[in-house]
Amino acid sequence: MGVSEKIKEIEEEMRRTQKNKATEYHLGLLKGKLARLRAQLLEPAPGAGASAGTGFDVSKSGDARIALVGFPSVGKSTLLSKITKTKSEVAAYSFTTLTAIPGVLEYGGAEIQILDLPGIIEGAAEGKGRGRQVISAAKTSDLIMMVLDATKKAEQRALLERELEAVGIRLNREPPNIYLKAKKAGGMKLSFMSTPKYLDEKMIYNILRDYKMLNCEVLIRDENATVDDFIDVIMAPHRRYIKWYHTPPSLYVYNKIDCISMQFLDQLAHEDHTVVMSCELDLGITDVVDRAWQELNLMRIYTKRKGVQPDFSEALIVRQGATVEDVCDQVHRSLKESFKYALVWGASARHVPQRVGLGHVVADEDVISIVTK
Ligand SMILES: Nc1nc2c(ncn2[C@@H]2O[C@H](COP(=O)(O)OP(=O)(O)OP(=O)(O)O)[C@@H](O)[C@H]2O)c(=O)[nH]1
Ligand SMILES: [K+]
Ligand SMILES: [Mg+2]
Repeated sequence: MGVSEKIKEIEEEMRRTQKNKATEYHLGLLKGKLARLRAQLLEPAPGAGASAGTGFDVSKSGDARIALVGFPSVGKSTLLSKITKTKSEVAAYSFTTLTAIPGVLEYGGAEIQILDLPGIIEGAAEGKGRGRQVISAAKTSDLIMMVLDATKKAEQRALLERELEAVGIRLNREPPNIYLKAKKAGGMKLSFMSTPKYLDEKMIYNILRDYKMLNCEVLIRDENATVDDFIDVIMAPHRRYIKWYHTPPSLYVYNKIDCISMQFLDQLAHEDHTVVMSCELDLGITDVVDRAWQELNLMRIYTKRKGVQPDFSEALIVRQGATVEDVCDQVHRSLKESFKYALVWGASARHVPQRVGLGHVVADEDVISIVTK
């Protein structure tokens, strides 16, 4: 039996099983099995080479990558063509785009790669259409832009989320506070910080056994942890370090707001992690780009030589929370050895220019002049 059939069988069994206290263990175990099988779907088939299950063959470039993910004809290619110089084919029929089309968004000296992708359909996680490839490409990005059609039913968002969650992409959620460490011997040791509301020992032992983790240490720190959280931790790629799935943050982008009522527009615009736009009317595009930049958690720092205007067409890109020392490292590895002080203009400066040391935390669009010994 293939993986897809096994998944179907388990899903079928879960549907048949009534949810109650008596079936809780069984359902938990099934969920564990399901998660493991779904992860297998993303692995390339033996002998299939690099193409199956992996992303498209587009190399990463620039300071960050944003993937455009969504159902067909929501306007992904239209958006790419709007914000980059690349033209991706746009048409009123589904699956116009059949492969990944990269473009470059220039954003105040930063270069962001935008990846236009084929539309995904329900069942993408099981390998329908280009689903798996799209999802793999999305996982390699620094931000997933979930492009949605504002004229379609609200369900599309939940459907899209379900497809992504099914393959372990956790959308804007904190990792569960569960500690798990594989051991060589000693059996399964389980402890709780406080009595968990949705988990119990028997269920956890069953799931661990199913995953053949017979020797391990588990500490559940979060009383609200669910069986799904627990499975996520088991499935994390580097179990020993309990790394959360590397999941990029995501932003919901509703397009085609030219076709909806003001009332509905207002409702959409107030949802979390959401921006609205109309590519057709050129409405809200700048907001979308600004929000995406914020979600990337990056900052643009401009350097300035003494007596010369700063060059705003080229920025040093650092992570949110970066200090002057990180900025120095971006310029040259040995710069901080000859560092004397820096002058800062911009949001992080108390007065301009402020004279600061290596530990000063910079802000987006700061201008910095580094003075060396
Ligand atoms: N009314 C309206 N139509 C739009 C808007 N943006 C795009 N469209 C139309 O929507 C249709 C689909 O646009 P595409 O950009 O091809 O959509 P896509 O998501 O790339 O589609 P696939 O590649 O097939 O998945 C085209 O006919 C566009 O002209 C918008 O803001 N408002
Ligand atoms: K289309
Ligand atoms: Mg397209």
